[in-house]
Amino acid sequence: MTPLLELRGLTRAYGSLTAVSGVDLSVLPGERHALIGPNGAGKSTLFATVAGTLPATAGTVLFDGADVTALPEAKRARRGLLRTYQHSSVFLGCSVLDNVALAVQRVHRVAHRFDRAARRFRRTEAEALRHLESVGLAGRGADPAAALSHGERRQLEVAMVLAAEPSLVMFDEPTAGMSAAETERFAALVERLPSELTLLIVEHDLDVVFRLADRVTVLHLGQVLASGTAEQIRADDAVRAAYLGSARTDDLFTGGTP
Ligand SMILES: Nc1ncnc2c1ncn2[C@@H]1O[C@H](COP(=O)(O)OP(=O)(O)OP(=O)(O)O)[C@@H](O)[C@H]1O
Repeated sequence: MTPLLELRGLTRAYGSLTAVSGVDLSVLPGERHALIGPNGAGKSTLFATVAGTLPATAGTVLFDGADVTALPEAKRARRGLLRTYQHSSVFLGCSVLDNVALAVQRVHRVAHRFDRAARRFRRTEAEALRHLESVGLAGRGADPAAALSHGERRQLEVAMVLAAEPSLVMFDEPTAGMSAAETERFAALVERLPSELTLLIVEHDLDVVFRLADRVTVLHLGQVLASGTAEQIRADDAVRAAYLGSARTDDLFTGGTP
């Protein structure tokens, strides 16, 4: 199967510091791929370089068979490669439904151009509602986005991303700052996403990683230390060693169970 995303020798330096160095990585269509590694490993830098938020210093990003290395983030997004941000991109002054409707409109600006205004409005609203339903916020459409809890805002962001009809969604630490209950709800939501949607997730919560990911890539000092299934990664001595020094080292790979 041809990978949807392929990185070849991807490198990103900040001056004399090479934060990401020669990374090769493939993500197949429909795969749920997690990117983990100790603090400072280069996850955020790699993530931003793949999304086009940061330009690469060297190497290639291939998306859906095309070289997108030179494309800015917005152009990659138009091709179906979308990222989320750790800091919410929700318009707090708008209703929950309007936030998703705006995201729908952005995509269908061209497709719905010749519709009458009323029909366009109905179609946009129906689509926005469908996305809200798929993230478990169907009943909250009329509420102001500001009334949502932190976890619900992240659910709303997913609806907004789905509205853009992506083929690859990159989640940047999606459960950061969430309570245990919010994390559980979010993980269940990700599990329910359409199976053809490809996901690349940077995540610190390894319980979430091992629950959601088909494959896990471990970064260490800007390079790929290991890549494989959750079981392979859990059993990898080099990966354990890379996490040494972390206070949670023992429970990192056991899901917290003794
Ligand atoms: N804007 C920047 N300018 C200079 N150095 C940077 C910049 N951003 C990150 N770095 C450095 O690049 C390296 C990789 O950082 P990065 O944030 O990508 O790692 P990370 O794995 O995401 O870490 P964390 O899990 O702590 O967020 C670190 O040494 C960091 O100090």
